[in-house]
Amino acid sequence: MPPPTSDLFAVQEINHAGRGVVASDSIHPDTVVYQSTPPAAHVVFRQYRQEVCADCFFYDRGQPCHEQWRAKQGAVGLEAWTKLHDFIQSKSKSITNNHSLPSLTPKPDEDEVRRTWEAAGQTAMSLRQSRASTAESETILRRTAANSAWPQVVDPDILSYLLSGCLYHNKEVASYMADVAELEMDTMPYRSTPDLQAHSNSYIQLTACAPGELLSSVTESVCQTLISAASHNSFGIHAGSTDGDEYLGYGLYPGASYFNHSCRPNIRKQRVGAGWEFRASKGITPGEQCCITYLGGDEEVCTVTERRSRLKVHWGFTCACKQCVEEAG
Ligand SMILES: C[S@@+](CC[C@H](N)C(=O)[O-])C[C@H]1O[C@@H](n2cnc3c(N)ncnc32)[C@H](O)[C@@H]1O
Repeated sequence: MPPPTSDLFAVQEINHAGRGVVASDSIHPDTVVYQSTPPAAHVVFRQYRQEVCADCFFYDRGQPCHEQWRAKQGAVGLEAWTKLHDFIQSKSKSITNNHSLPSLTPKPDEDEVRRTWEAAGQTAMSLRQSRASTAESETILRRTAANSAWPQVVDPDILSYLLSGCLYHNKEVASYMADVAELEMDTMPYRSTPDLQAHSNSYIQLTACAPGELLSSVTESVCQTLISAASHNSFGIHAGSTDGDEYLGYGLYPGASYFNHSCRPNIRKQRVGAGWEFRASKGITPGEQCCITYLGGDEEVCTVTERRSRLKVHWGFTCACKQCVEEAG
């Protein structure tokens, strides 16, 4: 799925904002402009997994879509999730919850990121070699766990996000290349040194516990792309249909990722099941950019300085929307 196209819009280059969605026709208020497919990669955080449907993300629904979910995973997917589950259970004393931890250390620099991934790549390579020489992955896991080089900290949420993306790559490599790999990447996506380590450790751990058939998709390149793409493109999965409700996880929706931010948005997004619906919140004229808000409604009460500062801190860009340009002068 390359950038989406429609009779209503085209994806085009926008001044100071990369690519964006531009109306090619008049769009009336409340028109559905775009409906996304389910995410290419996602995670429902571990503490919500019992209450949130893995297939449609409905909160408090238990497991009614379980059979649909199983059918979509296929044999390799089911084996991979079972192995990951067993691995996490066996490491229950080492579990951390990275997404809710405050960043107490500064962002790592390029050199630290490069060195950390190089070391992870070497560990993963020796794991692959051991796996090729013995079919007993349990033996390998025990042996590597006993080795001090084995990363002890386990982050189930990062592991789940990466595994879902590796499974997508394995099942639909052409789509992965056309959609996930084409997204805007954040080359420095790590909030802190522990965050960097949690991600590179997860890659090593997946290399150790994924089924053999999946190993061609559990690569450094696939994992790094999934991590870099999530930073600038993922959408929060909330308990209700909008951003205000409880934060349950996040997902990468490549087709939906071309909507830029505006502090005066003309599109509102709403989660419908596992996908998103984008509707015009006002009339849009041909040539006008279709934008959502990344500030969840706070753009209505914040000053231009506050808005720009929040977007810079959380998203890493200086807002170039019409409203900010007009207000900032
Ligand atoms: C979800 S992506 C949107 C699509 C992106 N423009 C692209 O080319 O793939 C978010 C990124 O778009 C850019 N962006 C979105 N809204 C913007 C704005 N109002 N001003 C400047 N850059 C913006 C930023 O680089 C941001 O990290």
